Amino acid sequence: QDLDAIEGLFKWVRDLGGEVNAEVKQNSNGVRGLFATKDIPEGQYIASIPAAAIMNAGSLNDSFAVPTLITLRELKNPYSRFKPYVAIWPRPDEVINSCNFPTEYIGMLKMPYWEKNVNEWSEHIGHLLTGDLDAELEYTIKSSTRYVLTHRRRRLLMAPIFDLANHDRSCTTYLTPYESGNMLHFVAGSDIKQGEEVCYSYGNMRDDYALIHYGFLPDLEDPPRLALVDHRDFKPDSPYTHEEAPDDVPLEGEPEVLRAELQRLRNIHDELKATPDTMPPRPPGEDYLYDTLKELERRRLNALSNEIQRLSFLLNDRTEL
Ligand SMILES: C[S@@+](CC[C@H](N)C(=O)[O-])C[C@H]1O[C@@H](n2cnc3c(N)ncnc32)[C@H](O)[C@@H]1O
Repeated sequence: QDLDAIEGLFKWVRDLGGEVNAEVKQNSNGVRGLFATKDIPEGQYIASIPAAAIMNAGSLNDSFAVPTLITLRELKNPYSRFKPYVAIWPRPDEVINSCNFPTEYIGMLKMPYWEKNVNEWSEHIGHLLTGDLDAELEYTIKSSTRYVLTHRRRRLLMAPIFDLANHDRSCTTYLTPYESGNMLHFVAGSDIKQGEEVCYSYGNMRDDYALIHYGFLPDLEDPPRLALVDHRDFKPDSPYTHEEAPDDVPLEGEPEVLRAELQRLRNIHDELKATPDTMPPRPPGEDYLYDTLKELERRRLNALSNEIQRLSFLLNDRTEL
């Protein structure tokens, strides 16, 4: 991810009347991110982004093709007035999500729900490119890695500077509504110290969701969290929202309820263990996506074992895994 073009972006935003109290560096995980250049007390602005620097990529009521084509147009047009912004976007091979997930890795997901999702995206994007998109097959874009959604006007916006903040689930920074006025303010939800990384919570994401939608695994949590697809409240047939995401409250209840959940988790665990890799092994550190998929599998198994043990203990059932 390019650091050289950042200076041009910051100058452009400031020339348009914006204010930025942050700089861009690589964080300790080697990921490009935003860092405070001064102490920013709670409620104060990390950045104020002028409307002229924000790309309106269309409405959620439009076809999914609209935001894709608008952003592509700005990316490809040598005269785009968004050039300084477009210059810092990741290159196609620098970010992975369901839209460009390489087909040879799909089987390594070992989760039929996400495999189907990725296959559908690939088909969808293919139809968009060849011009024979089936209007019945629409999707709402929730999966892009840089959009922010405004609620009242239902616009997909691309806001520079703000979109350099990396995800942290517990992060309290927030955006002002941007319903009136000329600025989108990015605000500290609690005191931020000079030099600290400025984060933003992309939502209550679990590992599998974060990988598919943003291409990374969030920081490991303790106790480990089940993958979204493994959670008892996951509903594959209804659209997912962060607001109604399965919660982290440990299951309690009558022994029959716990026993049924224990059996359900054991089945998933055993099936996952028995599912072979669909690719030959690769040495660690050589292939980001391969390593990340194997790490996701390890995390899934670990979270499943952890919950199986907790339930077994409650039921006084010490069957070893
Ligand atoms: C809105 S951008 C954030 C800025 C991005 N790092 C950049 O340099 O353009 C979202 C992308 O940043 C990366 N990212 C965000 N949060 C991350 C995290 N906690 N760990 C690793 N990568 C992260 C992922 O590639 C994700 O798709």
